[in-house]
Amino acid sequence: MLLEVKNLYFNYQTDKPLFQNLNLNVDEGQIIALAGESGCGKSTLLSLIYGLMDWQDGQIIFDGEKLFGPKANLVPGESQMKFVAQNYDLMPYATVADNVGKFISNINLKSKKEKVEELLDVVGLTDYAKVLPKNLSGGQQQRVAIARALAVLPKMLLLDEPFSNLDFSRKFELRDKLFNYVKQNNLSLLISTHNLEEVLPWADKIVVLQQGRLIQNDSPKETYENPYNDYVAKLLGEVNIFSDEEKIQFNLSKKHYFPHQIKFSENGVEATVIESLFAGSHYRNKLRINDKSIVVYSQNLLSGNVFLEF
Ligand SMILES: Nc1ncnc2c1ncn2[C@@H]1O[C@H](COP(=O)(O)OP(=O)(O)OP(=O)(O)O)[C@@H](O)[C@H]1O
Repeated sequence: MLLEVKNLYFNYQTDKPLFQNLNLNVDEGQIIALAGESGCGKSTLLSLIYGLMDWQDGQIIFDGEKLFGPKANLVPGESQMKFVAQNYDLMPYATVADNVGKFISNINLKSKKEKVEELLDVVGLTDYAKVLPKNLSGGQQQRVAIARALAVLPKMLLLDEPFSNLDFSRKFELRDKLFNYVKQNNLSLLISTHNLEEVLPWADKIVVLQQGRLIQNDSPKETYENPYNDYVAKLLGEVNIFSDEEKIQFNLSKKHYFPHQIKFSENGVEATVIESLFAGSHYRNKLRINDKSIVVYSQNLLSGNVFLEF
């Protein structure tokens, strides 16, 4: 076990604890997605693990050693851990390449240069090596900070919403390269996100926080097949949620159906097509069954009435 968070208790305000008895384990080489909506406590948990704030009770154990937070550490942050927070904390008067190389030793300058080049490729910034951070977009600065954190091959990397400022095409490229780099180098990664679709293919475990409470800790497949509640289901993308009465009415085996999980059949439940819109890889259809509105994906444009199988 590389990281153990045991019975963690933390509050910003004395009357309202954010975390009570929070437990979390991360194994060596594991990628853990820390998911939840804005304000659930993701950034706070990462900051506590990195040692930027003191907690009131419980233990954080990293690599077999108990951590004590800033009250015991002169320089916050563990040397074997790197944290990329939402403020990227770059050196403003140093180039992108110098920022990325900040933590790499100068003993072998040739290997340092090669490492910086490799990391700039991982984050797609090869052409920006000589640029100053102030001339970069928010998303580009975020990528410099990620490359800098990877430079020293920490045992554990903490990333706070690392894709939040990236456009769609960049996101795909960076995700692929970043997760491959992490796996190849056997790093442990705790990555926060409010959109699980972004990390699902790579995560070993998904840990969901709701108002500071850890409500689910399962594999991506298990989480997708059995979301603990509506909140978890919604973090996984567009979803149809059925009440207990609707479950009985439509003879359903579960409460949550993602749009692609509802199939068309000759003799299922009858539904009326309200709209059918081209969405690239599929058509996104809004259908109505009695008073219930649902979303179902199809390969063809739909109209009139259809029959559904759940
Ligand atoms: N310095 C602070 N003082 C008091 N309350 C705070 C402070 N920082 C955060 N909080 C509160 O703690 C809760 C958790 O905040 P946190 O930033 O950890 O959430 P988050 O899940 O990371 O959200 P986001 O995705 O928006 O960054 C929120 O209710 C927030 O208002």
